[in-house]
Amino acid sequence: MNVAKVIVDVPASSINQTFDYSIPERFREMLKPGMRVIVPFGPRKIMGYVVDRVGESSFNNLKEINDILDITPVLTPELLDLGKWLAEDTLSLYITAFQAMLPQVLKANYKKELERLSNDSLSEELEAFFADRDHVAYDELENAMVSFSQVQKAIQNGDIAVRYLVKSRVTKKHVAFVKPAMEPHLLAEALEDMSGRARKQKEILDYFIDQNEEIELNKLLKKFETTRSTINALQAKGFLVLFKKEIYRNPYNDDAFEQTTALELTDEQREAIEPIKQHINDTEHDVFLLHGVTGSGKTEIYLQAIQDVIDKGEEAIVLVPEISLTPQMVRRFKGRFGSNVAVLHSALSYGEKYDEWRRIHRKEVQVVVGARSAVFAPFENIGIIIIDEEHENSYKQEDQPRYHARDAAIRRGENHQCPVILGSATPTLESYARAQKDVYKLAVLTKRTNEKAMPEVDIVDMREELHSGNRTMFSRRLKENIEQRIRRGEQAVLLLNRRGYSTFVMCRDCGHVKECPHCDIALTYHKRHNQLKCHYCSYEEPMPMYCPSCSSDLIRFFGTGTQRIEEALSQLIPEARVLRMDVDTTRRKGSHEKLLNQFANKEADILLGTQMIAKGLDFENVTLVGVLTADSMLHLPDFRSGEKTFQLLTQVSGRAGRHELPGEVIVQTYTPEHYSIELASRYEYLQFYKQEMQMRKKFQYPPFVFLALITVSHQNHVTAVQSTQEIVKRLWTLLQSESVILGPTPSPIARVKDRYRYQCMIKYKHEPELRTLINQVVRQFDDEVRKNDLQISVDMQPYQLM
Ligand SMILES: Nc1ncnc2c1ncn2[C@@H]1O[C@H](COP(=O)(O)OP(=O)(O)OP(=O)(O)O)[C@@H](O)[C@H]1O
Ligand SMILES: [Zn+2]
Ligand SMILES: [Zn+2]
Repeated sequence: MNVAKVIVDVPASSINQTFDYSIPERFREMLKPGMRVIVPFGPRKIMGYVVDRVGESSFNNLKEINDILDITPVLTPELLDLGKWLAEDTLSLYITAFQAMLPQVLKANYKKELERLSNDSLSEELEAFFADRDHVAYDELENAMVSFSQVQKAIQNGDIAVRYLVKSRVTKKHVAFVKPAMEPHLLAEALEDMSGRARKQKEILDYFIDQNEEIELNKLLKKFETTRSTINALQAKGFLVLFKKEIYRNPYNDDAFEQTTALELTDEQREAIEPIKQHINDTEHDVFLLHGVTGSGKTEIYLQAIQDVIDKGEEAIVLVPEISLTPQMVRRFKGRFGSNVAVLHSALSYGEKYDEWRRIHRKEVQVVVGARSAVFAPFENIGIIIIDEEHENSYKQEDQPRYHARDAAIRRGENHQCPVILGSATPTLESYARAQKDVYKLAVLTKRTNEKAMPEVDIVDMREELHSGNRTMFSRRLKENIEQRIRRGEQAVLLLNRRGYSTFVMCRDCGHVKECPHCDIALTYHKRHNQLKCHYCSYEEPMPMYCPSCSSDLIRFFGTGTQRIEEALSQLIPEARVLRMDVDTTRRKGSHEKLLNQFANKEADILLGTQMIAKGLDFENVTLVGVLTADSMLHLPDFRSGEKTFQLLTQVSGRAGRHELPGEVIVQTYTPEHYSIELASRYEYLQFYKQEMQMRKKFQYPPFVFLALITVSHQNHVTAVQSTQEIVKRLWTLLQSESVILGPTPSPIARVKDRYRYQCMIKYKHEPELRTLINQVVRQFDDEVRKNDLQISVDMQPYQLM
């Protein structure tokens, strides 16, 4: 078994296969599938994953593996298998699938160097560039006077070469410690022999005679107000040893969480959890859809099911949307399971994430709570996988590999024969339809645990407000209610639904809208720097004084940002203390938590924010929820916009009146008659499901059909259109007659970063060979992709239709 099959780190479809390498003698014993290795590949050295060991290869003259990067495999056999499946299912490259399963720091990063091979004199520019050095970092080329063609020519002549240096980014944190080098009684003897002048040294020896154990160097220095040279002297005499110890960066202080115990379940909860416990006990797989209204105690069900899994000696994965991975959520899991929980989310530094991942890898924890990619936690005895708020779009990854965490979770649930729980107050139509067909088991919680009614929802028609002369963003009803809450010392949450609603700049004279010169999208106004920014390519320019089209000075920004609302609010209700929570105020680590704490401590009357406040928040004193613009995303070119509106309104309404005080919700809208808004205001999920299903059936959208989206982009408009046309033409000849191919059409955002984007959408019911066929068609463009910078992306489960 001296041949390794390796997936190399070259993200190109022509390289998407294993390569054989021979395993040199010195690695034969330790090398296992799932380890990262360094291998020669063409002229360079790159990182790769060993996926298998075999006896022989059908190729001669195999190259040898250069190095091994891991002592234990980073990918378990199950994850290797999952990665292969994931890549094939999503039409992604194997390498990107494996990379997606691991923390960032394990991805090797490459440095390039130019190496001088020849002593013959080079061109003047190159001589100046090398300046008597043999190696020069490739990056230096950028600022050098050498042209790339010169470099290329020198490479062709064999005068210089490009070298790839592989450097793994692993950064373990090491801290210096000190410990005694001998038994206390020997130290005591040494102490007696020591000269009286070495006072500090004597004190320290005295300390170690008492405390015969290691201590962090810094703590020791502080304790004795001394410097490192004292310790060095003691080490030189052989009394003490200095050593380095690896420590974990724990982003959470586990002692700070108040411990909780299991609550007595309500009848509904007991009925819902029973079959789940049964499956855990029997080591049996099934998918459960837990449909429970907000505040019905879904989380308590998760916690008690996980307790069973822990008692059985197995492990649990809990996925929550990034946006709701709030300190409150973490507290609930750490509160129950303490340091047995690892947390993975994007606000952690790379180092912290790596440390949490290693606690999982070493089986030091049994529970992981994390965002999407936590579904790949390297556990080997999984007893349950939970996806909270299963309807959230953030479970779908929007770049390669374009996977949905739900699919990966179910696949792992099958592998480990354990239950998978999908929880939501507003399940996706796809999941609910599966539960109706008994593909998933349905568990229902209809009541809040405190038996309190859901808060009353009031719909305010903003057109009427306008007609009666109110031009502000706040209806009279909302304003009165806010004022009343402030008087009573209660609190309010205000949601600005920002999706599809940005602050664009328009000329009031001629209607000209400022767009990004590289992307077909309106620029967004940022007040702080008085700049216009593109949210797709980061292009920026100052806010113009005059319209670039007609020179009018009536150029103004439109739309509504949280900043503007905050200003308007303080004019309207000057006594209100407002906390604003959006991407701008929560970018810094810990700021999210700080804002929530301030609100919990009643340092503000109003929490104003975007979607991120709609999830998971639970404040006793919140009795009013206001939705400023309920319909702003109803008109997006997306067949799910009605569903998303329903979900958001239901979620945000669930924030009010969760405790003793009754709650109220005010929803402002320009389309009060829309069924998504109307049914959400009455909490009629089932009715909404039925009505929306009719629409989907009529227009043939999921769950009645499956979709696949192919997007093609190129700098040249004609190339983009023609390539898409070509793809569509070939697909028509290959697919079944009931399948439909829509397009080519320009993507909803037709140009991004100076590339024109075209797309085609496949709607199908049954295409068992679809992935192979699409692959076949796309591969015919490999040459164009490589030489001509054509880009083709395939999404087998599109959510973002932009
Ligand atoms: N059996 C129970 N007895 C008493 N209180 C309970 C019980 N189960 C849950 N609770 C409490 O009820 C409240 C709501 O529960 P929880 O947050 O778990 O609901 P949820 O369905 O997850 O809500 P959401 O979907 O809104 O996040 C919490 O304060 C929780 O501690
Ligand atoms: Zn103008
Ligand atoms: Zn742009």
